[in-house]
Amino acid sequence: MSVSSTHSVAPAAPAFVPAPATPYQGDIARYWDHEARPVNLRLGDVDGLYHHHYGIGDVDHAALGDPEDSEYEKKLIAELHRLESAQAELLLDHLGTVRREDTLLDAGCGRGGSMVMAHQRFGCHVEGVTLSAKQADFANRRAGELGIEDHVHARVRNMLSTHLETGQAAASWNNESSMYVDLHDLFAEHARVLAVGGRYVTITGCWNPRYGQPSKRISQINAHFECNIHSRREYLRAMADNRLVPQAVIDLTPAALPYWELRATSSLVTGIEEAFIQSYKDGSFQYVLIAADRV
Ligand SMILES: C[S@@+](CC[C@H](N)C(=O)[O-])C[C@H]1O[C@@H](n2cnc3c(N)ncnc32)[C@H](O)[C@@H]1O
Ligand SMILES: CC(C)=CCC/C(C)=C/COP(=O)(O)OP(=O)(O)O
Ligand SMILES: [Mg+2]
Repeated sequence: MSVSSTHSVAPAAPAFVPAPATPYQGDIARYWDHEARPVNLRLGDVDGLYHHHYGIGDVDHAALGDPEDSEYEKKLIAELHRLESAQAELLLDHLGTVRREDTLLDAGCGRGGSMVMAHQRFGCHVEGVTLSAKQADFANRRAGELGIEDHVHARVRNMLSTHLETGQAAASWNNESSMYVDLHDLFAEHARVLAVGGRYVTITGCWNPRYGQPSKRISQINAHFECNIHSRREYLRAMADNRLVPQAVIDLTPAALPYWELRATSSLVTGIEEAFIQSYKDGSFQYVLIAADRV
């Protein structure tokens, strides 16, 4: 499906755009305002859930069928999208009990795919923040098209200083968005907005302290996305300093590889595939889920 021309509702008013807190945040806002990679838009078009994160799980080769088949590329796109949605489902699995009346925070919400999934699963309110006005408009337009704009809303806000009231969120998350900020500042804000007993979840790529220091491929990924990948140790330390107590730490690296290996064979490659595949294989980079209790 396409979101461009089939609106059944009037487009939402453009989001209010506050000045970026730092020049770097201005760079990141511009980056995402201009992002339109087919690997993201064509996958999102499969069912209207637009993600900016990667996939987990085994490839369903039976569903893909014969690479010589004229429908193969379409099936490959659907399969990559299925794996990306499986990643978001796993994140939601770790949010704990969420009631319809609860409010959740998606910190760095992108085009809003995870927010829609959270609302569809729990019936709750979801507030998203992104630096990009284009992304916030996109997410709000999608929510309008789905008729869930009273429950799912994105704003142009800094995730280090959100509009949520202290203790307002029953749960909050970062889905591949924590590599753009200082982790102590980030977890201080999550600890502020989360109710005591609330749950925080992140899925992220991090460098592995067992490797020593960030590898060359991690530097490539940082340069590619203008981000700053943290170490696994930094995550755990910054959580401990901010009343976030890990309840689960899951190494998703083996589950992430099939997605990358399939993507590397597609026409939608962006050039970063080998850096992910090789750094996952050499042990310098890990894909992890961390779920923590706000105590
Ligand atoms: C890789 S995308 C992930 C999007 C989304 N979580 C998903 O899974 O589809 C990174 C997101 O982080 C957001 N971001 C980065 N730094 C931010 C900040 N300081 N405040 C708010 N959003 C931020 C970007 O605007 C972008 O939406
Ligand atoms: C795990 C790490 C280090 C993630 C960095 C953040 C990031 C850019 C995620 C994917 O976004 P995307 O879906 O827009 O990227 P792509 O175009 O490569 O699919
Ligand atoms: Mg993508």
